Amino acid sequence: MASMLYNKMGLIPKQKPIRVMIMGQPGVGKTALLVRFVTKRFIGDYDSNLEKMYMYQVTMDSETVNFEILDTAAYIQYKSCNMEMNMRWADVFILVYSITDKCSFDDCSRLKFLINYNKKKRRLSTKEHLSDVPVILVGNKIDQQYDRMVTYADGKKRSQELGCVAFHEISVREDVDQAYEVFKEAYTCWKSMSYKNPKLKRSSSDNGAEAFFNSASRFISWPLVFGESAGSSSSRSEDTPEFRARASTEGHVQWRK
Ligand SMILES: Nc1nc2c(ncn2[C@@H]2O[C@H](COP(=O)(O)OP(=O)(O)OP(=O)(O)O)[C@@H](O)[C@H]2O)c(=O)[nH]1
Repeated sequence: MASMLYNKMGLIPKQKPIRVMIMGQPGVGKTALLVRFVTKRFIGDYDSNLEKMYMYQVTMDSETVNFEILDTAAYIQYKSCNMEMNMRWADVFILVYSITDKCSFDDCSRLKFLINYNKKKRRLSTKEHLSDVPVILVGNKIDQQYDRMVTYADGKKRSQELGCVAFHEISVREDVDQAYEVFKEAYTCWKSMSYKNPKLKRSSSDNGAEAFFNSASRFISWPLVFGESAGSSSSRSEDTPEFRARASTEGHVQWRK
């Protein structure tokens, strides 16, 4: 009843966004994954020197979900002093490696360690457990079977060893649904985490991270807002004309200046 009234007045309460951070070595397909999710398109090449922040609204399980997705530029991951802030900002992490690149696979262990380390302060203050940090391990490029260096079994085993909440093998190039499922999983984890701990609030240190993130992002990235009208997943790209103007299957994505 209250929501109907809100709707009539045009005052729809804003859903709390789910904040997702995508990490992984250069060239594993981080940008390709999120662009696939947002636009359904596979775009060949991207500017890898940009750290990009996306806001995207989508319907999942008949619910409106607001994603805020940070696509970390690999070179910034290793140099940036704000990496710690970015990690504290995120609710869910997607760790990507390429099944054709053993180094990128091994590096996921280091990244998982960093995530745990940076979340530790918050966990100590809120008495949450590290196992509550949802990290999804994703092996990309399974269309390149002949160049495979990491088996499915190895990926699955590593995911369990690292305490990841889920493991996916995907081809961003070949399968749009697989890309979608990764983000759906992120949403499911985030939702069950919120149910388990309904009082889960961002700690003051995380609010600090947010403030820092927002101010820093003005210099390193620009938010792009895309939306999806309620409906089937097949309409996703049709409802994002602004992005479509920027993205093509041949060209680069252009970023707002
Ligand atoms: N064969 C194949 N190539 C892919 C796939 N996903 C991405 N690529 C290619 O891999 C290359 C790197 O993709 P990006 O999305 O730029 O990778 P990234 O991890 O964002 O790289 P950085 O921005 O340097 O960190 C591009 O040439 C993509 O076209 C896939 O599923 N299969």
